[in-house]
Amino acid sequence: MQSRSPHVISFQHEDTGPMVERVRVAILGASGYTGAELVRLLSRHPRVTLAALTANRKAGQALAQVFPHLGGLDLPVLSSVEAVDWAGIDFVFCALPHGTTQALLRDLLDGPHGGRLRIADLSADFRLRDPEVYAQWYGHAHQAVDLQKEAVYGLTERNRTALKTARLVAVPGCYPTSAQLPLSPLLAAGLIETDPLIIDAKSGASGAGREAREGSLHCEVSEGVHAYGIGGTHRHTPEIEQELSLAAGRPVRVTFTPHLMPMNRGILSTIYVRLTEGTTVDALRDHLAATYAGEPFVRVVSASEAVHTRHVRGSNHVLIGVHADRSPGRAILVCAEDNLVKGASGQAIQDMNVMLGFEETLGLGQAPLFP
Ligand SMILES: NC(=O)C1=CN([C@@H]2O[C@H](COP(=O)(O)OP(=O)(O)OC[C@H]3O[C@@H](n4cnc5c(N)ncnc54)[C@H](OP(=O)(O)O)[C@@H]3O)[C@@H](O)[C@H]2O)C=CC1
Ligand SMILES: CC(=O)N[C@@H](CCC(=O)OP(=O)(O)O)C(=O)O
Repeated sequence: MQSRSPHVISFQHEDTGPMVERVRVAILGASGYTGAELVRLLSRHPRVTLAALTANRKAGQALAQVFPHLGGLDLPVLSSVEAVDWAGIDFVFCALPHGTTQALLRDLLDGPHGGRLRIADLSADFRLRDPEVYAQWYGHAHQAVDLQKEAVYGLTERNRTALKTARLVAVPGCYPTSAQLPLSPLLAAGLIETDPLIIDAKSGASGAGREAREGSLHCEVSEGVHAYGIGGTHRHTPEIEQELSLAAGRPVRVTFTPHLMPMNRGILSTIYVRLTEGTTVDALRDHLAATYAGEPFVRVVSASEAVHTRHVRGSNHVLIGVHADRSPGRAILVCAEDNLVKGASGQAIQDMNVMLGFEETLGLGQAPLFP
């Protein structure tokens, strides 16, 4: 167990008694945006103890020094990954930059504690199932091909059964989550054509992480919008195509264009589809509503309700709207999520809850933050 930071205010979890067994969790990359979001959400999780938090350059600091908004929590001091006492850890959230994760998790799972640990990885390292496709998009050979094949893709609503027994879960990318939740059920049911599928997605700047980069500067992001990764060059394109092809049962190609928006959080994906012969827009909405009827986090709204990033901000909720186009045979789907919650840390916790047999909504009960 790591030492605890000074000047903390301890608090009692509200909804659990002292006899409830807790899993001891390590968050690798706790000084990043998704790591901080994991801490914020897990600090209210009744079945979790935050036993280790890691950082790279910020190792040795208290998390409150790095993120003052988390200053009221009793937390371990940030350590290096190498300093974690794995004997005291049951579950790992890995929120490290993609590329840095695969060798680290391979060595961890091959090591003395590997048989016991279960892992949710938020990076892109284990999402692509084919090592050749991975090498093509990420520019190097995968360093843990066996684990890449073993990893379960963690879009919770679609892969619950496999998640229950998974040792390693690849938490989906933020844009791919907002594309798949509306599209996968419609493709699986044959209600829309596999071509064209046009995904016009807009993200807040926190999607780029906390590391200082020229493109994340205030002057570069504020008061303007730009498209990037145009023409299928964004690395989320193969992830989206891989999963939509599985849903459709045949190869799917998408036109996916991300945009950087002058906002901190949120993704809005506007998706243009063509209906299959004999399908109506109402049938699309009815099918999505039926698919997600029992889901705690996905809500299909009526045509008159706005789908707005503000209505999901800070929560694990996803909103989906279904609209008719003025051209017959076409429809427009709109999907809003918080990129740091359902697009990353919230979905990772939802996956952990399923993996460990907990109530799926534990730690994720927050209503969205508005305005
Ligand atoms: N931001 C988002 O919306 C989403 C992010 N993701 C993915 O989640 C992962 C984390 O993203 P995010 O939180 O945004 O990233 P950040 O850049 O905000 O944080 C990265 C974290 O990793 C640590 N770190 C960096 N390099 C190393 C290293 N070589 N060894 C050990 N630790 C290191 C950093 O420590 P220090 O601060 O000390 O340098 C920091 O804690 C990434 O793979 C990202 O692609 C997934 C979905 C959405
Ligand atoms: C706004 C922004 O820069 N978004 C990131 C994607 C978010 C993310 O972190 O995705 P991964 O989990 O796949 O790394 C990007 O376009 O690369």
